[in-house]
Amino acid sequence: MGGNEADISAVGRVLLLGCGRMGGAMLAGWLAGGLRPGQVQVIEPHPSDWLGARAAEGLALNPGALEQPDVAVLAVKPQMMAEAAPGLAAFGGGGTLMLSVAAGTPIARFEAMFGPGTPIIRAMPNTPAAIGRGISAYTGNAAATETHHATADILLRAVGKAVRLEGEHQMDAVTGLSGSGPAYVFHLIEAMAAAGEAQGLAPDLAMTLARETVCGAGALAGQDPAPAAVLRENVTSPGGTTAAGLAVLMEELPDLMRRTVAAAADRGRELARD
Ligand SMILES: NC(=O)C1=CN([C@@H]2O[C@H](COP(=O)(O)OP(=O)(O)OC[C@H]3O[C@@H](n4cnc5c(N)ncnc54)[C@H](O)[C@@H]3O)[C@@H](O)[C@H]2O)C=CC1
Ligand SMILES: O=C(O)[C@@H]1CCC=N1
Repeated sequence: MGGNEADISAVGRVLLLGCGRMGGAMLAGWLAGGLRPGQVQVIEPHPSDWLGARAAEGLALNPGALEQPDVAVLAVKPQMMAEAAPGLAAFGGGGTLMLSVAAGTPIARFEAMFGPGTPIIRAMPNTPAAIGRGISAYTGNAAATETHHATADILLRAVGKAVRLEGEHQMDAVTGLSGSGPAYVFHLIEAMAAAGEAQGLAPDLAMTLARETVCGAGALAGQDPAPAAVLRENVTSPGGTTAAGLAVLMEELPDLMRRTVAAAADRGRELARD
């Protein structure tokens, strides 16, 4: 986990299928980390201006003929995967590592598309990858060697931290927790701002206070190795205001969060059956 020391250009030729929010965030991290534009092919039907500028620097954008990549990163929506991924079928069978970031698309589905001998790694990143602060979890099939796992690790760590899972059975829980998790935190900001407004603060002031509180607390949690419970206790004076607030929150939040993550994980399992 952590660290960006590895030479990313050593991963070889990379093909990115789908350069939207997640694919674009990863590509930006790879290029910033030292992957050369000339190493990258991108298939994207609606390229952004930013992607067009990278093409002017030597990246191959929607090339007429694809060259076999060392790694193909599959970053289209799960619902698009069955239509988009078979276009890479010629690269199945062993020479190309298939690295999917799609929620709810099982490794077995890629093995059916690309052949069982194809090295496939399934990963779940999250959107803080856009600022190099993502956390990704990944796991591979039997054909994925340690070298393939190391390649995936380098690409994922270019946009944050990465952890290797024990197996694919953990992936839906990961998706429900860290894949979808940033949205829960953004909603927390919204809910805190609304609560501040309910106490009479102007909307702009309430939003500034809520947003900076979440940013500051997140940064503190990232830098201070103390357990989250200790950081919480550091805010909580006996008989004080925080204790009064937490008495309400801690009554409701654990079960609410358990149901939230379970609903997201269940949706991942549903997508796997679609
Ligand atoms: N947004 C998030 O927070 C996360 C998303 N993911 C996964 O990343 C994948 C992409 O999600 P987003 O980037 O959010 O979606 P997005 O909609 O921003 O990006 C998908 C991109 O695929 C392109 N596309 C559509 N059809 C295509 C085709 N046939 N060939 C090539 N490209 C095609 C679209 O034009 C679009 O730019 C999904 O599978 C999702 O489950 C994983 C973790 C977090
Ligand atoms: O909402 C989704 O399905 C994707 C996967 C995790 C975050 N966004």
